[in-house]
Amino acid sequence: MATHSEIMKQVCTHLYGLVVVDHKARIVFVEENYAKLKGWKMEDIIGRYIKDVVATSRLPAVLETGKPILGEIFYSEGKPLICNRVPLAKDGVIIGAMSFSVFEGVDKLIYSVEELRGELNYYKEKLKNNSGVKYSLENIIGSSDAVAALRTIIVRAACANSTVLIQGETGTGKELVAHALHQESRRSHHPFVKLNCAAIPNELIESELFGYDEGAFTGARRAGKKGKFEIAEKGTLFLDEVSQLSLAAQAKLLRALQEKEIERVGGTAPISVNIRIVAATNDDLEDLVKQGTFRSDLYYRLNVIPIKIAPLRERKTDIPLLIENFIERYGDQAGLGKVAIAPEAVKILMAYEWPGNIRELEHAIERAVNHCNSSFLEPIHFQWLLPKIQKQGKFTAGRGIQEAKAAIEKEVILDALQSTQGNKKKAAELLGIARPLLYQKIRRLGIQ
Ligand SMILES: Nc1ncnc2c1ncn2[C@@H]1O[C@H](COP(=O)(O)OP(=O)(O)OP(=O)(O)O)[C@@H](O)[C@H]1O
Repeated sequence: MATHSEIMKQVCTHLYGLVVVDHKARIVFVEENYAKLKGWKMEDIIGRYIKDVVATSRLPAVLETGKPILGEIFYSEGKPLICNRVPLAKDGVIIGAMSFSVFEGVDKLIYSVEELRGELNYYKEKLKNNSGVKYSLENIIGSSDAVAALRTIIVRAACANSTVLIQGETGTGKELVAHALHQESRRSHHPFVKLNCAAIPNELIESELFGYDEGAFTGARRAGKKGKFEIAEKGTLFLDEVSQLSLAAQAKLLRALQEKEIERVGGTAPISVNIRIVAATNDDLEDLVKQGTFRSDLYYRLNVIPIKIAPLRERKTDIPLLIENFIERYGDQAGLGKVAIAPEAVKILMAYEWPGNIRELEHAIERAVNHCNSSFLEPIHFQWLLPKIQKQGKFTAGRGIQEAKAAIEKEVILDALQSTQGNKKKAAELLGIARPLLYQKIRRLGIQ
């Protein structure tokens, strides 16, 4: 007959890294082979607070909540293992906790999970390509409370069917949010259709939105053409830069939203539509309503679920994670492999106010990656930001928000025009806005 301790030894060969703590998270037991592997001497660790020995241990969390943490996958010496932590209770009182891992069978399990994950990604990608969706919730990077709240509101809004109005400065990720919203919604396997209202001349907007019937006007296609409302059937219609619609187009859009049906240009019968509208703007729509350039009834129709995205300068804690992400993306694209960044360079990026928000940060990283000859970004790669950082105090001090915003916007546009030698088409591309919108801003801001 085997003794109790011989049996327990055999048990431990199937459980890797058995560690037991008491109710104060002090170590009371560590499996012998595991201690040897870690180079721990029993007399040094028994009685010590677990976090002083294993800084990342989650046993204190298990003691605190009384809930197990199961099924986390780790790799030890290249081999996958599943780690479990469970509370130990006596008469309903937590008296300790233990953690242990299992190696056996994990390879097989991981293989199947990886296989399934691969398949899932393949179908997700396919769906994205077919439906016009480019981004999903995972593409929204950021660790700030503002981004966490944004993710929550996207998921909540995705469950509803009401119209969403996304407001935020240029480059804050409004389009990204619209895509994620569609992707999270029940409409995700139907089309996501985008219309940039600033990019379409006023006289064409009606036929773009509602389509036209045969012979509607000279040059019209013989068989007529579906508008975006019809193309987006059962899916989402994303109206970007919605503030740029003329008053006449606003009236038509309002009618379509109220009636849930459209009429093609030159058409005779109304066509009922089932779509969800997500609109976005970087203007203050309430302001435009006050100025009389945006219909208040349309504003209320659109603003059923408002989503406001904070500018990057108000959530600077997101910057390091965004940098990491963009470095990886552009490092890969440039064939540089793993690119790193010096902490002093990160400091420069944290000091700037980013009036062009995440798009501007992304371009800054892309530019730096393409200009660096090694795989290490240093302050020198962001030196061109220093005069801008010095200037930014001058722009904001003693001004109202609108005035400061206009000054910053003017500066960004002037920069874009300078770096494209005055080429407005290229400047608009660089700024990520439609050309007509750039012309409009140039006029409004009095840029020569
Ligand atoms: N939270 C984020 N995480 C990662 N990338 C982001 C995030 N927000 C924005 N981006 C990136 O920044 C760029 C600009 O985003 P997007 O086009 O969605 O902004 P926008 O607010 O719609 O801008 P605009 O008003 O000028 O059209 C895109 O390349 C997008 O992928």
